[in-house]
Amino acid sequence: MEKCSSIAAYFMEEVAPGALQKKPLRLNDLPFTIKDLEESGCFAYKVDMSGDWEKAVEKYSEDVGMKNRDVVKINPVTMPNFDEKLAIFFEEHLHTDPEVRFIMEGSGYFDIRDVQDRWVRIPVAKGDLLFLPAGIYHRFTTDEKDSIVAMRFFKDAPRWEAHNRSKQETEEMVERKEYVKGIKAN
Ligand SMILES: CSCCC(=O)/C(O)=C/O
Ligand SMILES: [Fe+2]
Repeated sequence: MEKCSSIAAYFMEEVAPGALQKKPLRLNDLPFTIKDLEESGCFAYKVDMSGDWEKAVEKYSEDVGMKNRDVVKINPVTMPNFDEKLAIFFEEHLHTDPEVRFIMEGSGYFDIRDVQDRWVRIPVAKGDLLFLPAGIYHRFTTDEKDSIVAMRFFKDAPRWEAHNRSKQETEEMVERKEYVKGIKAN
C-alpha cells in the first residue's frame, strides 16, 4: 500500500468538548508535514477504492500484525447513545495496540499529540487508512456532517479499550514508555 506523500494535517485550537469540537479549529498556518507525522510514529495511506481495496487493506493489517477487525458506524441515527460514545472517543486516550483505522464512508478528525505534545488535527475521509502507534495520545471526533464508517483492526478479538490520559497511570504504562523512547530515538 502506498504511503501518502502529503497530508492535510494542522495544529489545532483547544476547545471544550461539545459542538465546537466538530469544527475544523485550525490554529495557525504552521506546516505539519508527512515527515512530522512519521516522526510521531504515525503513517497515512490512501487506498484505491476503485480496485480490490479489501485485499489491500487485509494485506496491510496482516503485515502490521492486526488480523482481527470490526466495522463501526458512527452517526446519530443508527448508533445508540451517539453523544455519549462520541464524548468517549473525544477524551484524550491511548491504546495498548496500534490504532489502525480504514475509512469506508464519511469523514471525521483524528487528533494526535505531536512530539512536542501539541494537538494536531488530521482530517480523514473515504479511502484513508491511518496507523497510530500504541502509546500515542490521541482522540477522535466526527466533523459537522456527523457520519463516518470505519474498519478498526485489533491484534486479538475486536474489543475497544482505551486508557484516558492521566499524569501517573498512563505515563507508567509499558506501551507509553516504549512510544516515548521510540520518538526520542528519532
Ligand atoms: C473512527 S474509529 C472510532 C474511534 C476509535 O475507535 C478510536 O479509538 C478513536 O481514537
Ligand atoms: Fe483511539
